[in-house]
Amino acid sequence: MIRSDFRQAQRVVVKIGSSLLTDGGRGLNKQAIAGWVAQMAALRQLGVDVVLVSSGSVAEGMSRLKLKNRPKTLHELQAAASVGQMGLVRRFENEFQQHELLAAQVLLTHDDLSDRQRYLNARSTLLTLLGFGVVPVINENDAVATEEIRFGDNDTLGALVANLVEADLLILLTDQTGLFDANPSLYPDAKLISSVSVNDKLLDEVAGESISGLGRGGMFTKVRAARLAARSGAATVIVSGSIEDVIKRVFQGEELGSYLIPNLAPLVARKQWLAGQLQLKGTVTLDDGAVRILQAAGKSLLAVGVKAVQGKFKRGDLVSCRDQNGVEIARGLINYGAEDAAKIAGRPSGEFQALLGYADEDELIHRDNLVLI
Ligand SMILES: Nc1ncnc2c1ncn2[C@@H]1O[C@H](COP(=O)(O)OP(=O)(O)O)[C@@H](O)[C@H]1O
Ligand SMILES: N[C@@H](CCC(=O)OP(=O)(O)O)C(=O)O
Repeated sequence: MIRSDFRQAQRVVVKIGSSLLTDGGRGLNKQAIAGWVAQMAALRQLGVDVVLVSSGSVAEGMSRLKLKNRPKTLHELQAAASVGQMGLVRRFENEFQQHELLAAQVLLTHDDLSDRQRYLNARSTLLTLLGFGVVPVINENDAVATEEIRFGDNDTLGALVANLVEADLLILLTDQTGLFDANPSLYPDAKLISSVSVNDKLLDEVAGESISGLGRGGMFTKVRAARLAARSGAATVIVSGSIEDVIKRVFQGEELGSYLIPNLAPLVARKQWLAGQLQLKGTVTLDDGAVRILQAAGKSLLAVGVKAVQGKFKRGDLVSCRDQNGVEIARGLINYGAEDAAKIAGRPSGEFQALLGYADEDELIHRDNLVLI
């Protein structure tokens, strides 16, 4: 993907870092926030889905609680984040309202994204919000996160969200022009890297830590995030949030900041990731019609084409799809647990409500979550 392809992006994740949002620790930078929201609203006008990952809860909490330094203990950090998150979402809600857009607060923990079932739930919620034209505003769920499950930083969260919603583009807004060949806060002669492959080893040498005391990860976590985002094929741009109209201009392909080029196209990347990652938890046997449709047309698997269900699996687990001779045709993440899948096997989705007492997705396995063997 070259920069001019960004214009074709259907879905963009914008991540705004603490150091930028809070204007060097002096509370939320309202004017800047209004500017970014206006640009995101302009993308929505073009029909682009926008997801915002915003840091700043701790920094805003510090300002509201009049704390001079970032708290050291986990419970103080969590308390500061809880106070600050209020200010953060209020600000975003007001700003999006100015553009007649609804925002939704989504707080996630690492657990939500590593547990398959919760991963699918988070994914469905976000996709539904996007379907309603709402802009999800995401942060880490700091109040319940503990040391082990905390995201070290929101760059990682941004990348995981980009994976989750299969974004084409992840824009990491920060306080530097982009990624430099050395930390520019320490080396004034450092040069901006305009574009580089995510796999380039050079990145491991240049990306240093944050020294601002507000943001945490520095460029190290941004590079790691770009690599993570590339696993689902997303392109990442690390760029200064202070440049005028930066989101719009990056989207239009202007050469701003640092473009970390993904090595695979989104669908290929996602399917490779799916194929490599998970343990098989069960099997569904398909009728001939379903086998044909999966193989020829790359469609989703519907319950109506399933003859039998084996194994103990939960919603979100990986199952094998076989033909009636036991030959594996595909693998995918199933939307219903084993018991419910057995109940709806062979039945059209219109009957799910009556059979199960609820109806989630129409598809048993969505085509995006399916890899042909
Ligand atoms: N090679 C580099 N190029 C640019 N900035 C770097 C580099 N290495 C380290 N940094 C540091 O990373 C900081 C940005 O990261 P961070 O403070 O975590 O911001 P954010 O809150 O936006 O996530 C910069 O201010 C800079 O001090
Ligand atoms: N979730 C917390 C911490 C996240 C954080 O500081 O991230 P970042 O600014 O991207 O390094 C917050 O909103 O303050």
